Amino acid sequence: MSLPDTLIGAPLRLFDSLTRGLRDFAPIDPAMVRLYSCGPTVYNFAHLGNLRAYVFTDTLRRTLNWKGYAVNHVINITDVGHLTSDADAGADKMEAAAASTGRSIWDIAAFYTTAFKSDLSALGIREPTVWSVATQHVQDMIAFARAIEARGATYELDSGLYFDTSTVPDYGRLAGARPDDTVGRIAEVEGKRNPADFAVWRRSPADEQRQMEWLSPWGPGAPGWHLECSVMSMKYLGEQFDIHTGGIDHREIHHCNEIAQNQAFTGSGHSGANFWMHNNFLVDRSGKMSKSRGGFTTLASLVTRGVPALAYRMLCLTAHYRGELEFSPEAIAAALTRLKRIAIAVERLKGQTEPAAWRRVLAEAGDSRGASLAYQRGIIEDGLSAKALAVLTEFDAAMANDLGTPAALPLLEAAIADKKIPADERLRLVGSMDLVLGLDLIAGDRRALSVRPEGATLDDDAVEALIAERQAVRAARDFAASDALRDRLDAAGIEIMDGDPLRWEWRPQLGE
Ligand SMILES: Nc1ncnc2c1ncn2[C@@H]1O[C@H](COP(=O)(O)OP(=O)(O)OP(=O)(O)O)[C@@H](O)[C@H]1O
Ligand SMILES: [Zn+2]
Repeated sequence: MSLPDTLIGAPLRLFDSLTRGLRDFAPIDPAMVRLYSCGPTVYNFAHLGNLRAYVFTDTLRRTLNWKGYAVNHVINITDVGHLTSDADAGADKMEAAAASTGRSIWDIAAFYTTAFKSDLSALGIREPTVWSVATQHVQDMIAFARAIEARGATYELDSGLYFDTSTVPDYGRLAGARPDDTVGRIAEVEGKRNPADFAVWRRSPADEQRQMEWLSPWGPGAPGWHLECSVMSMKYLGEQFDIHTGGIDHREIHHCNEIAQNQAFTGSGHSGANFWMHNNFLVDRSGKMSKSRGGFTTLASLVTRGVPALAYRMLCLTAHYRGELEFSPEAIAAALTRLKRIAIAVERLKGQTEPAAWRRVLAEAGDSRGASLAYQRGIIEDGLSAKALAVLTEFDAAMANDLGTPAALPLLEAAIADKKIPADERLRLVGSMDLVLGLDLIAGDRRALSVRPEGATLDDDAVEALIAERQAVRAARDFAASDALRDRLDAAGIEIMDGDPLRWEWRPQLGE
């Protein structure tokens, strides 16, 4: 048996927002890729747009693992500091949520953190190595802020400690901004030296106590949002790590500010990360999906309409992460159909082969939390013919090309359908590719893709009874009665699939 311990394959090329181009990826420490992803602000449920950011990060992480790299992945939980406006104005999103619901911030944070983690799990997104919670790192943030203050990178105003963006080289390079560019910035805070200067520490107003505040050399208050990510990325991953990810909105301000702080802290021109990667937006007809805009679509709202979570993962994979992706009922329905077709074909392959030991590897791979998957891949791919291996080579090249999931999916579909490759080998190919795609194609079953919409009027037993009745009248050649039953089932949102082992399934209720 061949058990490779390194499996790099096609050189991985990733788009770096700082240089605005594709670059070959090479880890700083070959033994461990260090990856930081800006996490959710836990004041509400994540919307599908937020979740796109984590499907992207997970695809990156899985691709790195698939190629043989071990990954130390940190995702933060922002439970303090993120304001309703990027221009350092407005309330803390957490404080505002607490004020409008009458619940404590801590309750809100705990509730939405749990909801977020369960969304990730439903989407097959692997847990990071470390979840770093902002409020658990405030002392680290104060120490960091003191250090950059000592280096002369900050100044104090009544409202707190501010970062002087003129003290670092190339401020705003990530955003592609010119030095005098003040796009998106309004000097709403009186006394700022430069419009782009931002709060490192927000002092509580004298007449107001915030629910979340800490003592600091600049008075009681709370850390700025940008400070969190500089501090937690550095704490867990070092002053220079491999990849920092976030949504494209972070490219303009949040990440520029993180970079400025990192440069002030280390005294070097280095941004902190070797690659800055950003996913583009999920949009709907009226623009960027956002919590702030209201009326947003959550993963749970899809599931209650009868759409399994993995259909949304599939939708994300159909688009390149750097392109906008439009969410619509038609688009999610098409993604679900595509996923079902694949699952049906995989089910057939499973029926043609003996359950083999390699399948266990897939379950265990999910638990290996960032460890290299080279060993597991060796087991799954053991004994593959040259033709099957050629498919993997192509798949690897598609993914190595800046995570080309839209090109990789048709390779999966073609491999499943390729009768020249024996069924067992095709199933192994699916297993290997699914380490990257995360669609739960081997352990999961096609039945799991049929979800009862909350608005359904029948339960499973009632459906089974009607179907049995229909079979009985058909056997008696009473086709009129059979058609009437079929119409009744159809009106109740059930699709009958004569000749399909599943026999029937729920139709998603995606009407507006
Ligand atoms: N419509 C979207 N499409 C893709 N990614 C998004 C979208 N909206 C936010 N993100 C990303 O989701 C991640 C989590 O963001 P966070 O929880 O802080 O959301 P937020 O900024 O409060 O949301 P909103 O902008 O909806 O108010 C970030 O990486 C952010 O860039
Ligand atoms: Zn961040």
